[in-house]
Amino acid sequence: MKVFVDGQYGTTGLKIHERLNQRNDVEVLSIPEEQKKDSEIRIKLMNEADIVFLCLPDQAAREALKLIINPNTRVIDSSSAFRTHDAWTYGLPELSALQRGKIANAARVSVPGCHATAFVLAINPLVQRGILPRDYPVSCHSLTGYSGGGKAFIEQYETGRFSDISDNRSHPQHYSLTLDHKHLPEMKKFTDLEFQPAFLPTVCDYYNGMVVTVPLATRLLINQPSLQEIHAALTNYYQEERFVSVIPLDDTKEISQYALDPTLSNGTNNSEILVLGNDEQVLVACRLDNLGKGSSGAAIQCMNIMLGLDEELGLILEPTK
Ligand SMILES: NC(=O)C1=CN([C@@H]2O[C@H](COP(=O)(O)OP(=O)(O)OC[C@H]3O[C@@H](n4cnc5c(N)ncnc54)[C@H](OP(=O)(O)O)[C@@H]3O)[C@@H](O)[C@H]2O)C=CC1
Ligand SMILES: CC(=O)N[C@@H](CCC(=O)OP(=O)(O)O)C(=O)O
Repeated sequence: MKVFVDGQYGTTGLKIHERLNQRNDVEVLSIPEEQKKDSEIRIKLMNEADIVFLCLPDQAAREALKLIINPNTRVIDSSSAFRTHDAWTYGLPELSALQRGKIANAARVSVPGCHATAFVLAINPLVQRGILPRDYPVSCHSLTGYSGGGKAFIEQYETGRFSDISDNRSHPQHYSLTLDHKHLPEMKKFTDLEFQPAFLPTVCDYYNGMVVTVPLATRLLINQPSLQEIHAALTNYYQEERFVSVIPLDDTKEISQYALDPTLSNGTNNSEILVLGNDEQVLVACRLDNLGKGSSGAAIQCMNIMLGLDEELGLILEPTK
């Protein structure tokens, strides 16, 4: 089984390589760094591979796709170019059993965005189980490390040039303040919500790790469920999943009194869902590693499913920082 990562020297590409290099069931085709944009070599490697990972900016991913002419080459794209495209399969197997089957048979799989992964995992079961009305005015917040912005953004952030104040990198900063973040279309489509959520991300001075939170007023939910009922519905939905766990309510008591650390899933492909708050206002939270389940981990998980392998293969890594 031959695999090629186009964009192997970028943030996501490097992580995918790191994960693939742990295993001996795939042959990883590599391109020298100085030739990473050489189309001739890329065409050769892409068409020789059984699986191509595209870890490129959106436009470069669209162009790379045109270079693949081998009908047997299957593609896993980590960009946001095709996530809501009908000809592509959304790479979130935990959406439903049907979705896992679609990924297994797909020739083109789009890896979900990191914020979108956490949001969809937290909210989709509540819509599917008839708890959250499809027309609910959902709002959502995300606290994220700065590696999610890719190489250029990481450099800007680490050199203090992210905003117009030069020495402010230790302060959390809201962004996407026009409220039109590029993950919104997939957040709406894969939760079956009628409207896009109001989504505000905040980037902080740490490398990786993310927690997405969605507050819900229980009096506006169908049949006014208690916090325990919401927790039970999520626990039941994910009971067979290896990479999504719903934290038992007893274990969230300390967090509720203190604080929610966004880095505790780092180095894993896990998503942890927490149900916090009280019977009137519930906060559904999802914590993941933006470099794990938010990108490279999800990409490898999809590859494993597409190849009919154990989903966990190559998915355990040491924390990054
Ligand atoms: N970082 C993250 O947490 C996540 C990223 N993603 C998505 O994954 C994709 C990759 O992101 P990320 O790894 O962060 O990005 P980076 O900017 O870190 O890496 C992209 C890599 O692709 C190279 N590249 C750019 N254009 C071309 C081209 N035309 N041909 C070949 N190589 C090219 C870049 O080289 P050079 O720098 O020299 O231009 C760089 O090495 C993006 O679409 C991003 O949105 C998705 C989820 C999370
Ligand atoms: C800190 C930061 O900027 N994070 C990125 C998340 C990147 C991601 O999930 O991936 P895609 O770019 O592939 O959608 C952002 O919010 O746009």
